[in-house]
Amino acid sequence: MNSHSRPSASLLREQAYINGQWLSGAQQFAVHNPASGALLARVADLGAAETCAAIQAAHAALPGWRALTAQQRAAMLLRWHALILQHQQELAALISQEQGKPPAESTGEIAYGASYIEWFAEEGKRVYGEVIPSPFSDKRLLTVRQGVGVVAAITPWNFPHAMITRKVAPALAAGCTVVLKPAAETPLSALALAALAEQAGLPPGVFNVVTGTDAVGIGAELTGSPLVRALSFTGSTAVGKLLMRQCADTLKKLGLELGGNAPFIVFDDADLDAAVQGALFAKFRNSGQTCVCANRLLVQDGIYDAFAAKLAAAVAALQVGPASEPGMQQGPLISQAAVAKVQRHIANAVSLGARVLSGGAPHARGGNFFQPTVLADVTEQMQVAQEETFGPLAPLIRFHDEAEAIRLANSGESGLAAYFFSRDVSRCWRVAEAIEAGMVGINEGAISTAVAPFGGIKQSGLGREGGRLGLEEFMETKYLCFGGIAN
Ligand SMILES: NC(=O)C1=CN([C@@H]2O[C@H](COP(=O)(O)OP(=O)(O)OC[C@H]3O[C@@H](n4cnc5c(N)ncnc54)[C@H](OP(=O)(O)O)[C@@H]3O)[C@@H](O)[C@H]2O)C=CC1
Ligand SMILES: O=C(O)CCCC(=O)O
Repeated sequence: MNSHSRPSASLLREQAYINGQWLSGAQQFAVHNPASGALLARVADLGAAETCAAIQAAHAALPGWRALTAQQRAAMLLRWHALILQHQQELAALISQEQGKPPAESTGEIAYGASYIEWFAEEGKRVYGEVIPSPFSDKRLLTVRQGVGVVAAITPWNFPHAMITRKVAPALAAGCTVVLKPAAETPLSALALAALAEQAGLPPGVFNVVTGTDAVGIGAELTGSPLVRALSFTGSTAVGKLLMRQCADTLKKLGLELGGNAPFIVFDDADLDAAVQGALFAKFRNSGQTCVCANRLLVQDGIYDAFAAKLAAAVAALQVGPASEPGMQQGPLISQAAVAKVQRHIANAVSLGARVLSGGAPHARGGNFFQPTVLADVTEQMQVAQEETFGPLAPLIRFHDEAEAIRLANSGESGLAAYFFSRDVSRCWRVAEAIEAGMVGINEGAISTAVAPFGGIKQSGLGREGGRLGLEEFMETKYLCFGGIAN
C-alpha cells in the first residue's frame, strides 16, 4: 500500500463490525480514491454467512434495546451525535478520500448526517399512541406504537455518511436494531460511524456493519431472513425493484429511495440570478451525483438565452480537481462507468442537434474527472431528458407556456424532486400542486434537511426519510382492546 494514500485518520477501520466485534474476514477488498485511483484500505469482504450472523446478533440485541426508555436510547444517540461532530474533519476527510467530493461538501455532509441523529434522538421521545372513543360501554380502545424489529439498511456511495444516519438514527430511536450493508465503493465512512457508535456506548448487536462485494449474496440474506422486519434502501431503481420482489416472501416493511430525473423549471418571470444560483447547486452538488439533482432544466422562451449564457459562464468557472487541492468545487465521478454515461448522454444529444455551451468532454486532469457541462437546444426525445445522468451535465430544454412545462416535468416514471423559479405567487401554487414529485423546491435549489420528509412518488420510491414521517417507517401501530370493563 502506498503510504501517501492511506488515510491517517484514527477512525480508519478495515474490519467489519458485527455484534460488537471487529472482524477481518477471510478475504478483503480494496477501496480506492476515485480522484487518483490510489489504494486507501483493504476492507473485510464478508458474505451471506456473516450477514446471517449479523442478523442473529441484531435479533438477540432487540429485546434489551427495545426495553430501554426513549430517553435512554436518546442519550446514547446524542453521545454518538456529539462524537461525530467532534470528529467532523476526520470523517469529512474519509468521505473526500473514498468518494471524492470537495472538503466543503464532505464537511457539510457530516453536519447534515449528524443532524438526523440529533433530530431522531429527540423525535423518538414523542412516539404517541391514541385513545379511540369507544362505541362499546364495556371496552376501551387504544393504540400504541412499537419499533418494527430488526431493520436491514442498504446504502449507496454518493453520500457515504448521511444516507446511513438518515436510516439508522430513526430505526434506533424507534427501538429497532440494524444490520447495515454500505456500498462497496465507500465502506470506510460506515465503519468510522460504527467505531463512534461503539464509543458512544451502543450495546453489541444494536448496530452492525457488514462490508462486502457480494451485494447479491448479502442482499439475498437480508431480504430472505424472516428475522428482518424492514428494509430501507437507497440506490438505483433497478436494484430497488429487485429488493422489493425479494422481500415479498417475508412481507417486510419497505422504504425505497430510488432514482430521480428531476425537472428544474425557469419561468420568464423568475429572478434570473436566483435561478442560476439554484441551478448551480441543484445540478452540480456532488458533481451531479445526487438523486435529487436537477436532471432536466426546462427554460421558458423569454428567459432562455439569458439563463443559458449566465449558467454556462458560471459553470465554466467551476474549479475541477481532487479534494486534496484547495479551492476545488467539483470532484471526480465515482467510476469510469459513470464518466462513460455522461459521455453517452452528450454524444446522443449532440447527434440529435444539441449545442455544447460549456464543457462537454472529460477533464484534462484525466481519470474520473469530467468537465461540468451545459447543453442547449435539448429536446425531450434525447436520452439525457429521459434518464438520470448522475453526472455534471445540465441540459437546457426550451418551453413556451406553463402547461407545456408541467407536461414536460411530469413525463416519465420518476417523481423524486422537482424545482421551479417564478415570482408569480398564483403560478407558484398552481405548479407546486400540479407537479408529480415527492419534493418541490420553489425558488430554491437546496431542499434537503433532517426535519422534512425526503422521498419520491411514482417509480422513485416508497416511504419518507427524515422529519416526523421518517420515524413511522420503522414503527408498527398496535391496537389494544380492553374488554370486560364494568360500568
Ligand atoms: N437514489 C440514489 O441516491 C442513488 C441512485 N443511484 C443510481 O444508480 C446508478 C447506479 O449506481 P450504483 O451504485 O450501481 O447503485 P446500486 O443500486 O447498484 O447500489 C446501491 C447499493 O445497493 C447495493 N446493491 C447492488 N445490487 C444489490 C443487490 N442485488 N442486492 C442487494 N444490494 C445491492 C450496492 O452494493 P455494492 O456497492 O456492493 O454494489 C449499494 O450498497 C447511478 O448511476 C444512479 O443513477 C446510485 C446511487 C444512489
Ligand atoms: O439519495 C441521494 O442521492 C442523497 C440525497 C442527498 C440529500 O439528502 O439531499
